[in-house]
Amino acid sequence: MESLQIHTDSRSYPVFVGEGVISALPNFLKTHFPSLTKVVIFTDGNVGERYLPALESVLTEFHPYTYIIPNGEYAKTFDVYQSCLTYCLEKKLDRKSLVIAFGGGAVGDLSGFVAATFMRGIPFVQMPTTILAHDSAVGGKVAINHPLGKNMIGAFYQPEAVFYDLNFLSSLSHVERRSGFAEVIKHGLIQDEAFYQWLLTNISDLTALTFEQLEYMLKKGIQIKSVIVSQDEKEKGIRAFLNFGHTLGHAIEAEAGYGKVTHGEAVLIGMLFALKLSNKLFNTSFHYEKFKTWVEQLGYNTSIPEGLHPQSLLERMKQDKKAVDGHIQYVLLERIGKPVAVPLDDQFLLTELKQFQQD
Ligand SMILES: NC(=O)c1ccc[n+]([C@@H]2O[C@H](COP(=O)([O-])OP(=O)(O)OC[C@H]3O[C@@H](n4cnc5c(N)ncnc54)[C@H](O)[C@@H]3O)[C@@H](O)[C@H]2O)c1
Ligand SMILES: O=C(O)C(=O)C[C@@H](O)[C@H](O)[C@H](O)COP(=O)(O)O
Ligand SMILES: [Zn+2]
Repeated sequence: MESLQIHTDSRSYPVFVGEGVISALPNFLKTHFPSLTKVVIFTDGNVGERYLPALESVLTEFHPYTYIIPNGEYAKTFDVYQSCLTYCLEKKLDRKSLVIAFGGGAVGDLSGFVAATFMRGIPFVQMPTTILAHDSAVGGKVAINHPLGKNMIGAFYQPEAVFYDLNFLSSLSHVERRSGFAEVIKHGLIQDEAFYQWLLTNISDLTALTFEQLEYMLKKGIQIKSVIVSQDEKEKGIRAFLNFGHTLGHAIEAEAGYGKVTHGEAVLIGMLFALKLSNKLFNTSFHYEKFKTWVEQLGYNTSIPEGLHPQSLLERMKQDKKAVDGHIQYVLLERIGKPVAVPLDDQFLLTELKQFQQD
């Protein structure tokens, strides 16, 4: 079966993308894990009720255990993390056992962190089920949230493989389609102008994506991400570009309360703000208004949610993982496909945030 290959310093692995790729999982496990002892599937209620029978039926010979975690962002907590570890201990998993993350990015981030830390690390496989997870399942960032900041407790821990079966994506709600598509836009903006223009021209209704469009954009996003991650697995430099839109996006998620605004929708607002700053600081030729009109047509909210205050958002942004000694590093675009990370002054950001809120 055809696959994309991800190469990082710590591991290289295949990403299988397409309809029905789930059927290749048993052979993969038998070939790569001949001494496999136990398999545990972590999934959430939304995914489990729809697709767990399909996954369990291809894995019957492995007699998998299944543990259901809360839906969405509510999974990325210390309590749920601990309960997963307890489950692994109760089921007597050992170092030759394997974790399967079956769901969206929240399931993947949590399960990957469980795998990274259980007995100091056991293998795991990503089985993404959202558009967004073309991003989260690749690259090895795994984490849970802390009340003081998004993804603050985590690791870089690569999966053994990614099985991205696009059959699972048909049940995604409109809001989840929007959330995922924001990261697709991000990949175009930071790395590939032609791809961005293709999106702008061809995508006007996220509920009417053809299978071909979906497959094309997800593979393209994964390829863009893999080029960056292969050069900078642990975010010493250029990987920060994948964080475009996230400094404000994460601040919005945390300030609103995790799970209240989806990750992608918060990042989309963050990208709008970053694009506005980019135009101001680099005098770029980026058509901001055209972009804003397009994303509004796609159904995105383009302003900071009501009740969130610039000063509180600024304090959150100062906690960003890219910040150095409390100084915010912002990912901006000199032009489409040419990102740059620049230190920005707190007062400047506060003024711009206030202005952005009034636009
Ligand atoms: N590790 C990374 O590199 C990375 C990259 C991007 C985002 N993330 C993280 O990913 C998370 C967001 O990802 P997400 O939106 O995929 O996560 P999610 O797991 O929260 O899924 C979103 C919602 O869709 C539901 N769902 C999932 N698959 C479905 C399906 N096929 N049909 C119907 N409903 C389905 C889920 O139950 C959930 O309610 C955030 O926590 C974000 O921080 C991580
Ligand atoms: O893979 C990366 O690197 C990214 O930044 C991808 C982001 O889309 C993703 O949301 C990531 O989890 C953010 O990372 P963080 O280090 O800012 O928590
Ligand atoms: Zn993201």
